[in-house]
Formats: sequence, structure tokens, C-alpha cells
Amino acid sequence: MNQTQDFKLIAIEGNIGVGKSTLLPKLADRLSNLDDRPWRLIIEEVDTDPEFQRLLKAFTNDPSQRINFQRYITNKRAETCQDLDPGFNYIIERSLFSDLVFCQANLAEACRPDGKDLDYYYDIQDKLEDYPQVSAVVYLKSDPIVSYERMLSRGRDAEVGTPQSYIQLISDCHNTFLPHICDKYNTHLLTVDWTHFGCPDGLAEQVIDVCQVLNAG
Ligand SMILES: Nc1ncnc2c1ncn2[C@@H]1O[C@H](COP(=O)(O)OP(=O)(O)OP(=O)(O)O)[C@@H](O)[C@H]1O
Repeated sequence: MNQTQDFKLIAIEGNIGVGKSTLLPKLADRLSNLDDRPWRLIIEEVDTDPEFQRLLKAFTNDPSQRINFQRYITNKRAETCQDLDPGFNYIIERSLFSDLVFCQANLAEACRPDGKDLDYYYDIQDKLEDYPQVSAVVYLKSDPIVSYERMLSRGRDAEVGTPQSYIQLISDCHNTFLPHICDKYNTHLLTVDWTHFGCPDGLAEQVIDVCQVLNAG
């Protein structure tokens, strides 16, 4: 990771369906109003990318296919964060840290993790070496049952059949591994309760406060 970069990159992390993509444009807007430097959004192209949809459906239907989808989005994430213009700050929907969290879930679920699970884990770590410094993670934490219900109410076809137990596992993995990952990569972790959603204005102020602390450090 680049330790000398001149811009901020804030990653919004959290469970499937917690409310990341709904929050992001509002948060970027509020942050740009509070800061001298404009904030740009980097979002997951979920609904407009047919290959994403195809792999997501396979991911949902067959746990043994999860890694194909995961590798695809890891590559996309690494690509979209190359050569960012330092004239902006960035807010990103999920970072490579998400991939480490989901990879831990793969390992937890596998009866006997095999070479491809471990290769994937190492590949994410390799990609993180060329990834911009993630200044802070905003972890939208929610009751996993609530995330599950939000995912169902959003009604994305390719996700139909995702078991509640998987959403629970992803919640557990975020709670356990995000603090370790942030510590390892020198990233500030801001955890906010998103079970009943939250206020984008208040969150933007918290993010600006974190950025000021990081600048002072
Ligand atoms: N602040 C909010 N108020 C009301 N409903 C919301 C709010 N945020 C999200 N939702 C609803 O919750 C559901 C999930 O939200 P969203 O799609 O933003 O989640 P997500 O975290 O981006 O999911 P994924 O990671 O799976 O893409 C959607 O139906 C959305 O309309």
C-alpha cells in the first residue's frame, strides 16, 4: 500500500444488503460540502454488469462457485483503484479488505480448504501491495437478520436463495476480522450501527473528524 499518498480513500464496508450503496452518494455529497477537496464515489457496478450478475447467480446457487465471483470482483476492485487522481478524495463501496473478510468466510465454511482457497487469499494480499492506502474503513454494522431482510426486500434475482446462515457468517467474519485487517494495514476503523440506518450528515462529520486526526498524525 502507498503510505505517502496525498488523498484520502474511505472504504464503506458491511454485510450484504446493509445499505452501503444507498448511503454512498449521500455521503459523498455531504463530504464534498464539508471539505475543500471534492470527494468522488467509486461504486460496485452490480446491476449494470452482466458478467457480475452471471457470476453472482452462480455464487448464490452453488457455494463451490463462490470463488469465481470473488476473484472477478477482486480484480475489478484492484483495477478501479489504479492511478487515482490525487486532486480528489475517494469514497469506495467495499475495498479489497472485503475480499479478505469473504475469503475468511470461505475458509470457515470449507470442510477442507484447498489450494484454490489459499491461492485466492494470497492473491488478495499481493494486490493489496499495489493498492492505495485505505485511510479509514466505515463499517456499517447491523443485526444480520436485518441485513438478510433488507437483501430480500431489495429483491435482486441473482441473490434469491442466499441462506440466512450465510449472512450470519459474513456478519461474524466482519466483526472478527475487520479490526485485525485494519490494524495490519494501518487503517482507522470507524464502526457505526446501521441496524436502523443512520444519518449521512452526522456520519460525514465523523469521517471529516477522522481525516483531520489522520492529517495531524
Ligand atoms: N437509509 C435507508 N432508508 C431506507 N431504506 C434503505 C436505506 N438504506 C438502504 N435501504 C434499503 O435497504 C436495502 C439494501 O440497501 P443497499 O442496496 O444500499 O445495500 P448494500 O449494502 O449496498 O447491499 P450489497 O452489498 O448487497 O450491494 C435496499 O432495499 C434499500 O432500498
